[in-house]
Amino acid sequence: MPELDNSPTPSESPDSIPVTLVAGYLGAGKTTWLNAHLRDGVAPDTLVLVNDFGTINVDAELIDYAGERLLQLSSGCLCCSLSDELGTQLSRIGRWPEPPAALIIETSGVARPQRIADMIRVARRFRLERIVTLVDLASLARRLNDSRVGELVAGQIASAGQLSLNRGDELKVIERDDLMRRLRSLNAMAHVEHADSGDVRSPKPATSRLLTLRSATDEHDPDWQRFAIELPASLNRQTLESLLAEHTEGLARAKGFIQADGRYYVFQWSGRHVEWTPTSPRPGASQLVGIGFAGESLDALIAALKALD
Ligand SMILES: Nc1nc2c(ncn2[C@@H]2O[C@H](COP(=O)(O)OP(=O)(O)OP(=O)(O)O)[C@@H](O)[C@H]2O)c(=O)[nH]1
Repeated sequence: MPELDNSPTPSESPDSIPVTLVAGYLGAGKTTWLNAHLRDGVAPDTLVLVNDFGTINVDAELIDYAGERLLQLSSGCLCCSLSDELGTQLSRIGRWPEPPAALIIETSGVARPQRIADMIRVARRFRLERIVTLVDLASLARRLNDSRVGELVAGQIASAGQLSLNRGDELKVIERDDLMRRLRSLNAMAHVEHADSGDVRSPKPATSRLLTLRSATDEHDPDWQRFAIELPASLNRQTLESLLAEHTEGLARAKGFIQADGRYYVFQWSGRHVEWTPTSPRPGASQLVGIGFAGESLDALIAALKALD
């Protein structure tokens, strides 16, 4: 079991910039939660940093918080690759003549919040205020039982000072109760809120004790592979959905700005959930970005997507 460490960070000082980390597995609802949180109101001059897995940062475009107060981390985080860029960004932001009042970081769904928390602990001028981990209850059992990502998802949950749960309404009461027990066994201390896409409320300020974990003995990251593919404007929605449904084994998440059936959409695919949200026309070709597990199944999907015409 990892050790709990609640000691104050070395960089903590009264005027340090509080940081909120928004974590959770791919498609768990981080961007949706963040938008609701921003809509509810945050301190003026709050800076939002977004790290998405793809080469186009879909999340950054979907966040209702435009302008200079939104920064994208462009490395397309594959866990450790985030560290360098985040460290550089933090020291830059810390040197701004007018630093932000607060910082919110939306991590990518494959990130380990604890690694990012460790970076913040040693960054000058910043202090980690809380880690909010989003949990999609409807897919949680599958994720935890998946040998490729179970440990990653469990770690994201264990790191949280606050767990924001959604899609519980898709489960039977008995399933939900069982999941709540599993969550509590992973993290007995976190403040828990039940959110829903239509009713996501901002959490209470960090009343919960912030837990941090030390010692990452058995962390192992899956062999992630990302892709970005241009799709033809003649695309049919059903064609894309069927294609993805045939290759769920290797695919973890896909999303993009897509023209299909003569209209423009924000497309979201996260396992069993598919969403087409109409949007205004965008210049350029349709772009689908995805991430999955390197191997035959993902290769076959990528080949099939490239063959679409
Ligand atoms: N039913 C339901 N759907 C949700 C909820 N929150 C998010 N979704 C949907 O789940 C999908 C993924 O949501 P996002 O907020 O983009 O998830 P994310 O964690 O930011 O995804 P990545 O950054 O790509 O890992 C979208 O289709 C959302 O509309 C919720 O509370 N309830």
